[in-house]
Amino acid sequence: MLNQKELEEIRYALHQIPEIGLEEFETQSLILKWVRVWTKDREDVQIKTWKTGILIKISGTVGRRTIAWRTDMDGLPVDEETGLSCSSQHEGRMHACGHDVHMTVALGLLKLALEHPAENHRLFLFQPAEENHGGAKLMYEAGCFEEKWSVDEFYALHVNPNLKSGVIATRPSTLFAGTCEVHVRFTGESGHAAFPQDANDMLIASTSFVQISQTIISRNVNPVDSAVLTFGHLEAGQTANVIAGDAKLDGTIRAFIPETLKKVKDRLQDVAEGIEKSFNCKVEVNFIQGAWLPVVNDHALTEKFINFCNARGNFQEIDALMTGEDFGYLLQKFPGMMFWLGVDGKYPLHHSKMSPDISKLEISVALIHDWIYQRANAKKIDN
Ligand SMILES: CC(=O)N[C@@H](CCC[C@H](N)C(=O)O)C(=O)O
Repeated sequence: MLNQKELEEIRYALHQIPEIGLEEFETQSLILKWVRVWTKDREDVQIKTWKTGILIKISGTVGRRTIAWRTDMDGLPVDEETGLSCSSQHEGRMHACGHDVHMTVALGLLKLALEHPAENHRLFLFQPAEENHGGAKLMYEAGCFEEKWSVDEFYALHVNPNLKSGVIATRPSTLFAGTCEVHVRFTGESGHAAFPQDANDMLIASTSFVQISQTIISRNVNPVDSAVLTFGHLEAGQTANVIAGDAKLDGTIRAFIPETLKKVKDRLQDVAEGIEKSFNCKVEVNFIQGAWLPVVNDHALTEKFINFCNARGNFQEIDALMTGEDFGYLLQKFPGMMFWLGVDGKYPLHHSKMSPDISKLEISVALIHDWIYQRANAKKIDN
C-alpha cells in the first residue's frame, strides 16, 4: 500500500505537470512508469492505452464480474496562484479541479488492489479530457469497454473543498447536473472609433447578448426547477480606438432535467436571432452536448455505499449540485455511483488558489479500497 507520505509525493509530482484534455502525455507517461514497476511480472494484470488514457485490469480469481474505478487526468487553462512549492510547471495550466488528487487516489487504490487478490476482476480507468472533450464518451465510443474490458459496476469520486477533509458525501439519485457548452461567434463590421455610424460594434452586440440571455434563467425557466447559464470567456476587438468587428463568447448551461436544458438552448437561439436583427450582424451559436449527462447514481448501490460509510462514521448527506461530469455518461451505460470527497479548502474548484487539504488521503484510500474489495467479492448488486 502507499502510505500518506507516498500518496502526497505522488500528488506533488502530478500537480506540477497539469495538461489540457487529450494532451496529457507527460501525465500518462508518469503514471505508466509507476504502474509498470508495480505490475512487473504480474500475469493477472493487463494494461492498455487509448490516446492519453490508460486502462488497467486485474483479473479476479473467479472472474464473473468487473468492478471499475475511474479517475480523470486533465488540468484547466488557469494560471496557478497557490504559491505551493509543488505549483504548476506548465505555464497557463493548473490542476484547479483536483484531478491530480483523483489520480493519486486511483493509484493508491490500484496499489492496494494489486496486494489484495479478489474473486472478481477490477479495472482502473485513467480518463483524459473530462473538462473539455468529454473523454469518457470518447473512450466509450472508441470501444474501450468492449469484450474483456466490459464493466459491471463503475465508481468515481470528485474532491470538494467545501466539505471537511475525508468526509464522503453523495445521494442515491441525481448528484450533478447535465451540462452543455455554448460557443457564440459574432461577426460585424469593424471601423474607426470616431465613426460608429459606419460600423457594427460586436463588443456591444456580444455584451447585449450576455445581458439579455441572463433573463432566460429568471423569466423562462420554471422557478421551481433550476438552471444555470454562465459565460466564462468573452473576447472582442483588438485595441482601444478600433470598433470591434468580431467577438467570441464561451459558456456553459446546466440543468437537472433535459427539457430545461433544451429550453435554455432554444431561447439562446432566439436571443441570437434578435441580436442579429438589432445589430445587423451574424451570430452563430454552437452547442457541445452529449458527454456531460446528469450524474445519476444507482439507487441500490448508493444506499449500500452510504450504509458502508455511515458504519465508518464519515458520511454526510448532500443535495444535488450544478457541477457537471462526463462520468454521468458512463453511469448511463453501466450501474455505479459517484461521490464527493471532502478536501477542506478556502478556495472553490476552478479557482487559481484552489488548494485541497489532502492530509486524510491514506484513510480515504483505505475506505474506498474496502468498498471496492467488498464489491469485487460480491456476486451481484443485491449482495
Ligand atoms: C466538478 C466540476 O467542476 N466539473 C466541471 C466539468 C465541466 C464539463 C464541461 N466543460 C462543461 O462545462 O459542462 C464543471 O464545470 O462543472
